[in-house]
Amino acid sequence: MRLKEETEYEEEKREESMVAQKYSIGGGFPQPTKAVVVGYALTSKKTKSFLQPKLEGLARNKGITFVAIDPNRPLSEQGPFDIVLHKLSGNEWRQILEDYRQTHPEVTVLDPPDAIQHVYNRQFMLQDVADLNLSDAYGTVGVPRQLVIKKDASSIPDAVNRDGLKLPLVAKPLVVDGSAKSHELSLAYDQYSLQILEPPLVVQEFVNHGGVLFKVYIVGEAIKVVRRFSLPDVSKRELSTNAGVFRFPRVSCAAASADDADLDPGVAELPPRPLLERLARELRRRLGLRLFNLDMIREHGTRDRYYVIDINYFPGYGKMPEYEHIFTDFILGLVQSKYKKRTAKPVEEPV
Ligand SMILES: O=P(O)(O)O[C@@H]1[C@@H](OP(=O)(O)O)[C@H](OP(=O)(O)O)[C@H](O)[C@H](OP(=O)(O)O)[C@H]1OP(=O)(O)O
Ligand SMILES: Nc1ncnc2c1ncn2[C@@H]1O[C@H](COP(=O)(O)OP(=O)(O)O)[C@@H](O)[C@H]1O
Ligand SMILES: [Mg+2]
Ligand SMILES: [Mg+2]
Repeated sequence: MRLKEETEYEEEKREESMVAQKYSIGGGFPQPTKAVVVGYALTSKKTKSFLQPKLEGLARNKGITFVAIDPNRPLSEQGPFDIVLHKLSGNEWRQILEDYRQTHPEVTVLDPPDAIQHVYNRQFMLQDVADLNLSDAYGTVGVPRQLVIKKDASSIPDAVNRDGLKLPLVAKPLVVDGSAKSHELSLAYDQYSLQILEPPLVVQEFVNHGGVLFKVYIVGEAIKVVRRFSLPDVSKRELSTNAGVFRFPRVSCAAASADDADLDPGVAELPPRPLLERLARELRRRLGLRLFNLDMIREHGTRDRYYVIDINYFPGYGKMPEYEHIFTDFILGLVQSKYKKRTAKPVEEPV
């Protein structure tokens, strides 16, 4: 509220300085004087890969502490938390989080359980990318054509013929549930061999991309992109001389970084930054998520035709360069914007 004799500019400056006192704004991001408490509910594998000493150390210096959440105890009895980070499976846990969000609106729960659930199903995962239909001077971003097979595997050949899907095809389990099985991929040179697979699954056109994919990590407004080795191209000759289905367990996780590899420049070139920024901004909004990554490929032989083939919630950030700086800045940014909202001037209702 403006004090007597104070101009709007002076009022703004005074409010900024109040925020600065609480968070002692120095260079870069504000340093909280009061500790920011981040509760985390993660698997032990995730805790190990995410909560590395370099993250905890930097966080401590910036006034952020990470506290483990016990999912078997009432959430309200733990904390208090400023932020809750989570990636645990199960309907029961989802309900606990939803209830907690209702009763503790002051806590930022990253991210909303319903929004996460949406990307755990490959039928819906890429829908927002398709709807976005992104096309500008920097390129186009689409998704490979796919069909969903819920029950009967014997219906696959007819469904593939009816929809005119082009060979080769990849089949992926419909639901991503964190299990190794949900990452088992099958590459088929003909539609008939897919009948040996167990639905529910999606059958997707395989897009040649020079054997390299781009992992686009998103943390709030920050974006980092790295190269990873991927499945090699399938040539026309290979397609005509081969038949059958090849299974690949956990292709993407097993894949090594391709950042230092000696690659054909046309394959190695990263997607243009403005295109990634627009894509990330739109998807953040449409998906309602702040922590995710995209697997993106560029059709081999083109300069600007991109496809998103996978979206992962709270991926392996430990593999993202400088993640400790990006993540701690993100947390401080969240706290600061929450504080600013709380101290924002109430809008006067017209009489
Ligand atoms: O295990 P990591 O650290 O490689 O992370 C996995 C991700 O790898 P990425 O960061 O994209 O290389 C991985 O990404 P991909 O699906 O392999 O592209 C998944 O996000 C996986 O989670 P979930 O098994 O689907 O629940 C992630 O597994 P969790 O760590 O969440 O169990
Ligand atoms: N449509 C596709 N075209 C080309 N390669 C693909 C396609 N879909 C998946 N792949 C390859 O298979 C890997 C695993 O598929 P992905 O959809 O990312 O599943 P996961 O969730 O298990 O990582 C990708 O990283 C990529 O190497
Ligand atoms: Mg993937
Ligand atoms: Mg995935």
